[in-house]
Amino acid sequence: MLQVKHVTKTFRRGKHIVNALAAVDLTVSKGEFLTILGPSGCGKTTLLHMLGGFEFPTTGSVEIEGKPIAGPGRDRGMVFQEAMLFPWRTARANVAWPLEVAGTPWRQAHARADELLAMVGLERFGNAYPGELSGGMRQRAALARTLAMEPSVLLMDEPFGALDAQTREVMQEELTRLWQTSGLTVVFITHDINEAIFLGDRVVVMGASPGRVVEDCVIELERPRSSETKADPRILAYRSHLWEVLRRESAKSAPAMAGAGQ
Ligand SMILES: Nc1ncnc2c1ncn2[C@@H]1O[C@H](COP(=O)(O)OP(=O)(O)OP(=O)(O)O)[C@@H](O)[C@H]1O
Repeated sequence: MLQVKHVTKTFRRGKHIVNALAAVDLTVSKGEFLTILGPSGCGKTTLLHMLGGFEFPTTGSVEIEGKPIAGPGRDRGMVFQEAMLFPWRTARANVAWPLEVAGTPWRQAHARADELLAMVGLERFGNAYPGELSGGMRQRAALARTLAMEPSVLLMDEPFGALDAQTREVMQEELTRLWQTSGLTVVFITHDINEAIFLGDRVVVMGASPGRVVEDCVIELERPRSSETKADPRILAYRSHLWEVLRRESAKSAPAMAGAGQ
């Protein structure tokens, strides 16, 4: 579904050249849930932005279904750490917005928005404004808005990073449920090892300076996964392995990851 082939990325910052990515190779299969871990600054967001079509490789190529990604497209939806909803629109109107922009008649767009809000557990909050919703609810609404475009790929950049631990757990379980019934391909960035293992079919670890893939670990936990999965003893083994890789990579780069995931 997605192919990253020998991708490098350099940025110019004043007189300096920043080597953000070095020869990254990555394949994501159709319907796969891939999670990406890595120390701060290793290029995770840069890579995700390339998949989204917001950044382009300096060398190498990024492809979707065999075609080079030339820019953003409706086939790829992005979800960020902050929900970024329009504060002056209700939850329903926020979710309906991309449909309205695409020319869907108002009544139809709002009816579809209600279906999507129900899908993310917000059926009773269609008339609420973002300021009246909790962080978790706002993130659900943002997810519903992205799903309104019927993407085949969901690109998620630490979408639960700003949520409290309990809400985060609920969101993880709901996302796996939603993903399982949707056939979506998901690329999900996180700093949380447990989250990466619980959600992912595969966990890719990136190393820094410059960014590259240093580990590609298949997570052989059965689906569907639920809160009970989180007590599976195999998670401990994955966790200690990935933690070791991350510790090694973090030591080579910024101290920002120190203590993360403990
Ligand atoms: N537009 C830009 N101009 C200059 N440098 C950039 C730009 N975007 C990213 N960088 C640099 O590229 C490197 C990778 O950044 P990126 O945001 O992709 O890392 P990250 O792994 O997502 O970090 P974090 O986990 O902290 O979000 C960093 O050194 C960053 O400063």
